[in-house]
Amino acid sequence: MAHRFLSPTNRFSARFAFIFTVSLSCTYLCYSIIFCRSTIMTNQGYDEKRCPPSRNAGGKKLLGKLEDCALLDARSALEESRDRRGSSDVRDQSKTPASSGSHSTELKLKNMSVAQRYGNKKLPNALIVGVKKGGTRAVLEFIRIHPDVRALGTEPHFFDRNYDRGLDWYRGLMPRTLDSQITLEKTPSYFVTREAPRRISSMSHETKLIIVVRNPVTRAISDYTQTLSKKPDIPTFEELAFKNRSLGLVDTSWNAIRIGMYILHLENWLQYFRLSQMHFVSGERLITDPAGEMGRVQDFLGLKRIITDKHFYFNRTKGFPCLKKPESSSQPRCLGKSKGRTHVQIDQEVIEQLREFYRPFNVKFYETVGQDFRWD
Ligand SMILES: Nc1ncnc2c1ncn2[C@@H]1O[C@H](COP(=O)(O)OS(=O)(=O)O)[C@@H](OP(=O)(O)O)[C@H]1O
Repeated sequence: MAHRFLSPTNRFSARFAFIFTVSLSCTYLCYSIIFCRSTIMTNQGYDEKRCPPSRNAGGKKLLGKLEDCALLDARSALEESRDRRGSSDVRDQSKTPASSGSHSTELKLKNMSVAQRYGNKKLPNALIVGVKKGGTRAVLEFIRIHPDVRALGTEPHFFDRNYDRGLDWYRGLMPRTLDSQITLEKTPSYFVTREAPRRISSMSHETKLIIVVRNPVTRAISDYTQTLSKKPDIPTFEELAFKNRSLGLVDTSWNAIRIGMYILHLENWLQYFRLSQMHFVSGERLITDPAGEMGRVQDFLGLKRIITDKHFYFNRTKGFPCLKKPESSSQPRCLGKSKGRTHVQIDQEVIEQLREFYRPFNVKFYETVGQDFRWD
């Protein structure tokens, strides 16, 4: 109606203004779509490059984090060292003796940054394969202060849960190392995984294996204590450990019991590896004499003995040996709260029954490895 009252000139102007507005809006819309899409695509490409999507997203708490992807590349050596210091849960520095080992710490930091710049990601030459609750974290944290060792901080579970991801994925998780350095990871469940020895030997026949063993009865209680802390409603230790307690019938299908039958698992490993490729760390001596045990670990790995008693102090609050603070930090380095916790109280009679049960397995184990761990 309105345009009937407009002059032809005005009508032309109004039409022109309308067409101009519409084309301007269209141009803006197209520009927004193209720009926005390219931004999203760029980000996706970048993320994919940095971090392949996890197949087990959500399922594997550790793999879902940093080490799941190649971000390890970007994680600086210094940050890694800071992370480890941050895992310390003991702050009573008054009981920490004067710092030592500063030379090796400096050397370590220097080697780490050189490795970060010039090193390559390599498949591990050594693995801490077990046993669960044996003291594997302590061995890893202690050995990684050696300047010629680079270790993956988390458990990749490659040879048990993630084997189908392939060796390239596995290699991608590793820290960069120089040719002279050893690459190491620890996953305690490998020791009881049937396929693990075959898979590891097919990666390399020369892989060095470290096995931290501990009195199987104490190990089982430690294992149970850990499970109970996560699932408070599980049956009692006694209920799970026996099929029939009065008959002394132990339930060997319970993992906490089965893991401690070391000789059975070791026989599987001996089908693929020579005994000389394995080193057994005593979980007990690791606590009473960490420097002695770590001395033997260094010998086994062909490393110069750099980690000595100067690197440790006994932290009375923790009740365990801890690493002395590095010069650059004011924090001592103890393992986290889940390491060295108070065990569930177990009836002495139950402990005796289990000791009896394990004795023949232990004896056979001592004979095979040529060491008496004195668990009986
Ligand atoms: N220095 C030091 N500090 C703290 N804890 C130490 C240390 N050395 C050995 N241990 C013992 O390590 C036990 C935990 O073993 P793992 O690290 O192999 O556990 S896990 O399988 O990785 O969960 C842990 O077991 P629990 O005492 O039962 O908690 C410790 O006894």
